[in-house]
Amino acid sequence: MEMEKAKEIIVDFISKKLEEAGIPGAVVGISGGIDSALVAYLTVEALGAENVMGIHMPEDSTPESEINDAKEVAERLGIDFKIVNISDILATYKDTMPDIEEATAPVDGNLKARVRMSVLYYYANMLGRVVMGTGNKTEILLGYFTKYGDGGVDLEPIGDLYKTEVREMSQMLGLPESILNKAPSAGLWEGQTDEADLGVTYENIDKVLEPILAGEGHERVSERTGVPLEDISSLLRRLRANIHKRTTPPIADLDELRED
Ligand SMILES: Nc1ncnc2c1ncn2[C@@H]1O[C@H](COP(=O)(O)OP(=O)(O)OC[C@H]2O[C@@H]([n+]3cccc(C(=O)O)c3)[C@H](O)[C@@H]2O)[C@@H](O)[C@H]1O
Ligand SMILES: Nc1ncnc2c1ncn2[C@@H]1O[C@H](COP(=O)(O)OP(=O)(O)OP(=O)(O)O)[C@@H](O)[C@H]1O
Ligand SMILES: [Mg+2]
Repeated sequence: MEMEKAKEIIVDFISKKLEEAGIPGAVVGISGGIDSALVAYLTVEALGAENVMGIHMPEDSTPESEINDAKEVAERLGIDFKIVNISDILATYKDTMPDIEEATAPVDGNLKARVRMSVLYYYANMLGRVVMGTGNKTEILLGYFTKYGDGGVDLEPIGDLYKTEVREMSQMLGLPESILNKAPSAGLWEGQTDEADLGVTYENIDKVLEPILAGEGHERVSERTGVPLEDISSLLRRLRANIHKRTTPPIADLDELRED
């Protein structure tokens, strides 16, 4: 993909969508990871630094290195930056809900993502701004995000870039080395990495998703790319199981009861 051109299209998309909405500014959750760093860069280019706010939302257990990486993005871009520690909010949720069992890490993890979404919308409401999404094409296709958590956003500017292309564009823009080189992680529990969760590397995922969506047979894709057939099958299971995350909630249709 011609990355300079792709960048121009995305920057233009952000400016146009906000202009159409009559909204001048945006808030971005900046985690210290590459997707949100790239979105922050592109949003600043589209709207100007004075119209972008970065919000980092660590827990007590978040490594200092993540906070520093998030801060560095904001400093380099010259944007307003807030840190909102969500540990007490999470604890209050859990103390308040009756009859909750010992939840698994993914259940608590999804709550974290939804609390972060609520904080971003609080600032967006207060400031009259939109919430920028940071989902990439690979995550969106596989449903590897929390529904109404990090998936609860107003625009998805990098939603047509595969994860490997996110890296390419981020390198082109000169994002901080520590961000370029770290393993992608949702950061929902200690030691979590995307590639361990998904069971396949992003390089392999991105090699197979496009030809499969274009209709090439699974076996042929597997032979051509060297990605094992069982990995392809597991990705397709994810893709199918998560279609509900890419559509609006279905509405029960009562048309037959209405008179003309
Ligand atoms: N067929 C269907 N039609 C309509 N709705 C359906 C449904 N199946 C499930 N649902 C609903 O969806 C819920 C499950 O979806 P959801 O709550 O999203 O939860 P789920 O997909 O189980 O988990 C989210 C996944 O995304 C990963 N994640 C989360 C956040 C950030 C990142 C990251 O990369 O940064 C990654 C996380 O590690 C986990 O693997 C169900 O509880 C149910 O409410
Ligand atoms: N600690 C955090 N503070 C602020 N926002 C966060 C935090 N954790 C997650 N988010 C938001 O949720 C989004 C989804 O997380 P995700 O891990 O997919 O992206 P990333 O961290 O930017 O990049 P990577 O996937 O490489 O880790 C982030 O891009 C960010 O907008
Ligand atoms: Mg991350």
